[in-house]
Amino acid sequence: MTAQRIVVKIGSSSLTSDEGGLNRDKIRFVANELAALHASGMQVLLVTSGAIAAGFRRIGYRARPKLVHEKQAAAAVGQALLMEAYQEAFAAHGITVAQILLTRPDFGNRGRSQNARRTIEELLKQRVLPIFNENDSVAVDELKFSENDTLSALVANLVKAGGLYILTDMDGLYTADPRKAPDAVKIGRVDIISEELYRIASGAGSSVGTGGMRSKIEAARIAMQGGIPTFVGRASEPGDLLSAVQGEGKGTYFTSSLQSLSAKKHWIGFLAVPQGTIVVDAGAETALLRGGKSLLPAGIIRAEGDFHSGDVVEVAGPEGGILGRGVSQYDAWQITAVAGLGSEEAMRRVEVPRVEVIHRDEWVATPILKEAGSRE
Ligand SMILES: Nc1ncnc2c1ncn2[C@@H]1O[C@H](COP(=O)(O)OP(=O)(O)O)[C@@H](O)[C@H]1O
Ligand SMILES: N[C@@H](CCC(=O)OP(=O)(O)O)C(=O)O
Repeated sequence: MTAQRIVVKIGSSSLTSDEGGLNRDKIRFVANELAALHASGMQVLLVTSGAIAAGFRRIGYRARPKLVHEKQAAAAVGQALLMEAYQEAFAAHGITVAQILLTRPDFGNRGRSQNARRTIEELLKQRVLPIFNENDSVAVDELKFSENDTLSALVANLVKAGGLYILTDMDGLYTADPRKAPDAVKIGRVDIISEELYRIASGAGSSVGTGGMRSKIEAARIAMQGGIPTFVGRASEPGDLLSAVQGEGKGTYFTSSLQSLSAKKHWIGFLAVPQGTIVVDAGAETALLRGGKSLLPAGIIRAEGDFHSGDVVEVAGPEGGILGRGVSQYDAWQITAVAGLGSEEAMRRVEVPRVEVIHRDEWVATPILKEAGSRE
């Protein structure tokens, strides 16, 4: 999966030690790997973790802090240390780097995300290498990514990258966490993100990592649905990242399943922050996922949250699984008033421009499917 524009994500576990503090050799290694691709003419964007892990010792905490304000303070110190280390490591290759700190709502706001995209395009035009992290010191807890896997998938979608490379301390996804199950088998390729995949992937393996394989699968899912193939694996020897880009990496390849979505559907499906949830019955679930239909009041069980007409909402099935996202044409209270009713009756009860609660042109399905991926 050789592409001209790629996003590489590197996790805390690959940059720092369990005791905290940056490992400069590891930073130099990452810079060398990325510089080689940059020199070949590729556009390389880096999403890096490590601010909290880099900062907590310097600030005086003995272990990675758990309280929000302590994490935010550690990140404020660590982010500066992180960028200083990258700046030095990339300068050795004559590469200028830029820092871009984002929060989840930045992706949901069309103006802000378009602005960020324009800035990124200009940096790439000038051959600057953009380095992203979550803006940990200001991010509101409930909206935080916490791990950077999801952030990397959203950045990849934002810039329409040709590939996403999530580098970690494990050489791919296994049938179980190899730290706990030594006879686990590596999965070389995944075509469909299944419920089973989520089951075999557990949380972080080290005390500095946060998301574990679960958040990497979620990131791969977001990227795949944006049409972006994703690699999850390890780069520990010189040339490993190049091998990964050439399709021969030490890791798991997630193929892309979707054709490129329109800009509007892309925003609905991956960038907008949902303002609530509409829970639908089994009939509506089938109509949305397999029938290519719009969502009508008859199939709705209830609305959750205080959203308004024009907001993006998640749609959940009767058992709670998220089916996708769409733009609601109704306020939440209007849905409450018409849930389960036939279309004519619904139109009598509330004043809405058209009966569809979510029109199929403003709907993006993102279900977790039941089929399993292929094994190596
Ligand atoms: N099924 C699995 N296959 C491989 N690794 C797994 C699996 N389940 C959990 N893990 C754990 O996920 C860890 C990587 O995630 P994490 O610690 O969050 O790293 P990072 O800081 O790179 O994001 C591995 O060290 C491993 O212990
Ligand atoms: N934004 C945070 C990321 C937290 C984190 O550990 O993420 P990850 O290593 O991707 O699981 C930081 O820089 O510390």
